Amino acid sequence: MKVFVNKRIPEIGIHMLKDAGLEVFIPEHENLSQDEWLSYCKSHDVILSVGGEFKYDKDFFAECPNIKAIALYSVGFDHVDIQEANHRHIPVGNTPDVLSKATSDVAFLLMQSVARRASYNFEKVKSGNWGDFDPLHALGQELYGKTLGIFGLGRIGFEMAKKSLKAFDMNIIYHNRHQNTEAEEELNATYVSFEELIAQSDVLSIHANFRPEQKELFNTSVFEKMKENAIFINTARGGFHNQKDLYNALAEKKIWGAGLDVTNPEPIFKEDPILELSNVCVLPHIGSATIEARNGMAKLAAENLIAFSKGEKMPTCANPEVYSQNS
Ligand SMILES: NC(=O)c1ccc[n+]([C@@H]2O[C@H](COP(=O)([O-])OP(=O)(O)OC[C@H]3O[C@@H](n4cnc5c(N)ncnc54)[C@H](O)[C@@H]3O)[C@@H](O)[C@H]2O)c1
Ligand SMILES: O=C(O)[C@H](O)CO
Repeated sequence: MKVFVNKRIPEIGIHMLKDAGLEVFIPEHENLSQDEWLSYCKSHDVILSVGGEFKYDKDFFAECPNIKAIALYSVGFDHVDIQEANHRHIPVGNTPDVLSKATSDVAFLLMQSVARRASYNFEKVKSGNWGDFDPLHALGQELYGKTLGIFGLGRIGFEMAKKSLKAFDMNIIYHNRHQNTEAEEELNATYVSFEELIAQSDVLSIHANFRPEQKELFNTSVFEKMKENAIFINTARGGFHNQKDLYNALAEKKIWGAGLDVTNPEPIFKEDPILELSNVCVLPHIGSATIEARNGMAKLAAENLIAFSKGEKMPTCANPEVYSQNS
C-alpha cells in the first residue's frame, strides 16, 4: 500500500509504516502547492496528512477517488468533509489524547501570561526599558479562586480545568454539547448556558472542536457581555473568534486581555494591529509542539494506517460510524 506523507513527522511513525511493509513517500520540499499536493494524492492509496491547509472536501474526493483512507496528524478534523468521507466509506484517523496535556499546558501558559502581562513586560525589557520599581505600573491580576469558563469541555478542556483547579483553586463552569459528568464529579464543574458562561467567566477558554456553522461565534456581541477583568483564551481554532472584534474589545479595554494559539486568519498577518496591543499574547499554533506529544501523534497516525492496511478498524477514528455503515 502506497502512503503519501505531505510533511516530515517524527521518524518513529515512518519506521512503523515501513516495518509494516507499507511504501512511504515524503516530498523533498515541504511547502507544496495545491497542484503538487493533489498530484501526489492522485498517485497514492492513503494519506498521512499533516497540517490543515489542504481541505478534504467534496472536490478533493471527486478528484482523488483512489484514496481509500486518511490518517490525520491532528485531533482536529474540521478540514475534512466527514459526511463525504462516510459516503465514500473512507475512514479518517486522528490523534486524540496524546496531545491533550500539552495543548492544555499552552492554554494554561497563555492564561498566566495574560493575567500577569508577561508579554508586555518582556517587550519592555527587550527595548531596554527595565524601569524603576513602580508600585502602580503594569500590575497583573491573580487567578486564585477566580472562575474559569470552558467552552467545549472535552479531553483538552478537562486537562485545562484540572490544572487550573489544582494550581489556583479556580471555580470551573462549562458549556458543552452534552454534560460532562466526569468533570462535574472530579472537578466540581458546573454546566451553564452559553450566556452564563460569557457573563460569569473571569477566564474564558475555548476548547470545542470547530464546525463551520460556529464561525466567529465569539464576536462583539460576546465580548461586550464579558467582565472587564475577563481573559479570553483560544487554543482551539481561530475560526471561533472574530479577530477585528477581539482587537476592538482589547483596545477599548472592554476585557483584560487575550491569549491566542490560533488566529483568524491563520497564519496571522504580521501587520495585524492586535500584535501591537500590550494585553495580548499570541503563539503560532504550538499546542501540541512537544517531543512527547508529536511522537505520540506519529505513532497513532501510523497505527491507524497499519490497521487499515490489515483490514482492521483504525484505533482512533474521527468517523467511527464509517465502520457500521451498510456497504
Ligand atoms: N492549538 C493546538 O495546537 C491544538 C491541539 C489540539 C487540538 N486543538 C483543537 O482543540 C479541539 C478540541 O480537542 P479535544 O481533543 O479536546 O476534542 P474533544 O472532542 O475531546 O472536545 C471537544 C468538546 O467540545 C464540545 N463542543 C463541540 N462543539 C460545541 C459547541 N458548539 N458548544 C459547546 N460544546 C461544544 C464537545 O461536546 C466536546 O466535549 C480540537 O478539535 C482542535 O480544534 C488545538
Ligand atoms: O488539531 C490539532 O491536533 C492541532 O490543532 C494540530 O493541528
